[in-house]
Amino acid sequence: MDSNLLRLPNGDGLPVVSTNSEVKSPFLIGVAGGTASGKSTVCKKIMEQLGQAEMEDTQRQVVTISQDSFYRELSPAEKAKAQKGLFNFDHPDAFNEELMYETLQCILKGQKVEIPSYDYRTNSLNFEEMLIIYPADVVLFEGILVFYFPKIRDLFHMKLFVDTDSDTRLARRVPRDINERGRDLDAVLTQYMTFVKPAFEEFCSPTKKFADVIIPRGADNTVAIDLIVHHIGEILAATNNAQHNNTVRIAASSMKRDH
Ligand SMILES: Nc1ncnc2c1ncn2[C@@H]1O[C@H](COP(=O)(O)OP(=O)(O)O)[C@@H](O)[C@H]1O
Ligand SMILES: Nc1ccn([C@@H]2O[C@H](COP(=O)(O)O)[C@@H](O)[C@H]2O)c(=O)n1
Repeated sequence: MDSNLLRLPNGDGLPVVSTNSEVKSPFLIGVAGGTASGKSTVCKKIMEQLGQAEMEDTQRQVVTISQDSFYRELSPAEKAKAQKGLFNFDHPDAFNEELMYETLQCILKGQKVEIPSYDYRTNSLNFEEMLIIYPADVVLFEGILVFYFPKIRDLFHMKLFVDTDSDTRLARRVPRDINERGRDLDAVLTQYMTFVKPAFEEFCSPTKKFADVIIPRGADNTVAIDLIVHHIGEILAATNNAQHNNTVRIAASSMKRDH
């Protein structure tokens, strides 16, 4: 493990945080929206347009984190239900709210965190493939219920809601779940009608009112994405200027000391 990393004593999988003294408190952006609305695609486009996608992880000024890394671990009985498509992954109780909050707090303190990836085929967190989130200037946190929990909602500096109509979302979810998440058609449709659609209406859709910017049609909405990219670009420019001025000040004061 990286010598800069410190595992917090917790027993409940709190994030691994860095003790690095270089502090970078990021601008935190929440990206909510229904399943398959295009949250990940919008975040990917933003990263690409800002020239961040092709950069090394350690060099990125903008990073994206998925709420999926904060699904809570299931008991054996819940796992058995999940395998039959009978577990509700769209209910707020499916998430580890406390861990999500603690992790975002660490990120806002400019600390490096390690979070597990998520394996949809086994319905579980994958601690074998940890994602290292390096300190960045802008952090995008995307997921169906990122605006649901008030404590977490209050951490965001900007809130985006990806608003794609439900027919389009279902039409995208079905092939994605079959091709990428190892599901069969019957299971996808049953899960959608039993859990996904009702939970969207009860828990996700009402959080649209908290958004600062609503993005109709998701990633197809190039005008909205350009505006958001422009805004983030300004934040990055201001951060770069502040860092440059700080460096100049430190250099000037050390020159003074040397004379
Ligand atoms: N504008 C779009 N046009 C066509 N397909 C899209 C578009 N946006 C997303 N998709 C596809 O729909 C699926 C869900 O998109 P994704 O961005 O993963 O949604 P979310 O993160 O909201 O679940 C993916 O297979 C993705 O490639
Ligand atoms: N084991 C799981 C965990 C989650 N889901 C579904 O994923 C959806 C959220 O992810 P999106 O990329 O679509 O935003 C959510 O609607 C869950 O139903 C799952 O099927 N299995």
